[in-house]
Amino acid sequence: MEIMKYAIQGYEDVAAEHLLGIFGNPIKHTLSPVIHDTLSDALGLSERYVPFCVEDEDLSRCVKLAYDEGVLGLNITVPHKQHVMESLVDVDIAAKTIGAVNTLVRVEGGYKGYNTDMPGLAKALETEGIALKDETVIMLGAGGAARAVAYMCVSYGAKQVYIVNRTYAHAQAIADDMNAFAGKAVVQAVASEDYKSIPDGKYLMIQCTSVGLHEGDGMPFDFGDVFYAIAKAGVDLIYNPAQTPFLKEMEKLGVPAVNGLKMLLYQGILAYELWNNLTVSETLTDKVYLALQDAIYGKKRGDNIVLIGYMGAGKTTVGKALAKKLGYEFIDTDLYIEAQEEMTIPDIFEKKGEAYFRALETDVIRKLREKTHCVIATGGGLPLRKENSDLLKEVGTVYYLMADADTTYARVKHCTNRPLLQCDDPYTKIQAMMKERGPVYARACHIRVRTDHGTLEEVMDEIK
Ligand SMILES: Nc1ncnc2c1ncn2[C@@H]1O[C@H](COP(=O)(O)OP(=O)(O)O)[C@@H](O)[C@H]1O
Ligand SMILES: O=C(O)C1=C[C@@H](OP(=O)(O)O)[C@@H](O)[C@H](O)C1
Ligand SMILES: [Mg+2]
Repeated sequence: MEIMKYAIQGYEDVAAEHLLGIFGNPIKHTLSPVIHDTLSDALGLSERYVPFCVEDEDLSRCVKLAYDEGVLGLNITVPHKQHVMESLVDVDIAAKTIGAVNTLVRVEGGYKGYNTDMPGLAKALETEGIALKDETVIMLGAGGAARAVAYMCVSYGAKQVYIVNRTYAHAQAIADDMNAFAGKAVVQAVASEDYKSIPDGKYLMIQCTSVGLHEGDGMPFDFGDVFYAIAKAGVDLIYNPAQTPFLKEMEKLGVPAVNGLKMLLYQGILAYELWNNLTVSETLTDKVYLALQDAIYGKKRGDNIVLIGYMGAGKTTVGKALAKKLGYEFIDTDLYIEAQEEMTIPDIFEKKGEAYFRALETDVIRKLREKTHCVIATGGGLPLRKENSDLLKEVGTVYYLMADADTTYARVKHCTNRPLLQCDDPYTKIQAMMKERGPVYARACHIRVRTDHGTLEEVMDEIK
């Protein structure tokens, strides 16, 4: 294939039934192959993703070549996101308004352009519990990515958006386009020297400049602590380093601080869904996210499999079966504690109290750091202590087994070995505890897996 002449070093000999890829320049450091090859491997699709280094003058020729040679889908990155539109048979309305295309999908006669950066960021924010509807937003910077961010704010119903930029005209150009699209004045450009004109309030702050990418970088604008303290949450489009000075400032303020890795993740997932006309599950999305984190920041955990989740989720049952299947040692922290104390869990709760039991759990998990090739089922309350959940993430890959309240109740209603559910109305207690613990489990895990649909075998397949 002639298009392979543009493949970067290391990818020249890639072979698969279908090719995916990315056009950009420079393109050597792209992480997109991690996203898409992880997806193809997990789904059993014969597809490979290739970075192509394409110069400006070759862009339209390469788009045509890729189409003629059957390339299934492409991402487009810097510096081609605008110009590529000239080489397409159609452009999605959102991409047109943003003025940038990052995804090409095969249609009759050529490629159609989409922008998945924008919904990717929106999805990333949603998973972090950050809503845009009726929100007041301050965007820092008006470069390439800022157009997609402004469009996202407007189309998800933000009340007011300020774009602060050194060059006022760039912010103004984005504001004009977005207000025309919205049919009202939602977006306002602010020259950086006029930052004090932004009214007092609490804002979602989105950092769209490249300041923070390099060592020694400071804050995007030198406005002082008082300015940044008006943030109620901070989002940085940068993901490497994981924590920019801007995000450090947000952490210091104690507000949610989100880097750009989930945006990278979801723009990729959405592109892959468009190319293959399928829906990527929550579990697989989590696996891709973990693969990305490992690729960028390095893998820092043991090779154990750790199962967490609410009572009755199946930690003990799935854990035992999985260990057998993989030839791993099985450890259940409840059984471990019962053996060590020579007492049952209900007896420990009754005679020594819950606090005593929780301290034992922390001791156990510390010891487990030495282990390898183990499947570890935890007791349902073990990850609730932050210290424990941090330790678990070192011990191995942490899977959060999830089942809804009805399934859980059906599974545990006749059991007498869970002291916390020996009450008059266990169903209501289950609902209340799940609501409280759910977000803790979600934060404590790497990968979410449902156990209320499908067989034990299917649940195990999801895990490895
Ligand atoms: N995937 C599953 N499908 C059907 N039943 C399950 C499944 N996982 C667990 N169970 C049943 O639910 C009950 C509680 O499971 P258990 O493994 O003790 O949960 P946990 O250790 O998370 O509290 C057991 O009776 C078990 O047989
Ligand atoms: O959720 C909890 O706080 C508990 C869960 C139980 O383990 P399972 O989740 O395996 O039932 C056991 O550790 C103890 O009864 C407390
Ligand atoms: Mg158990």
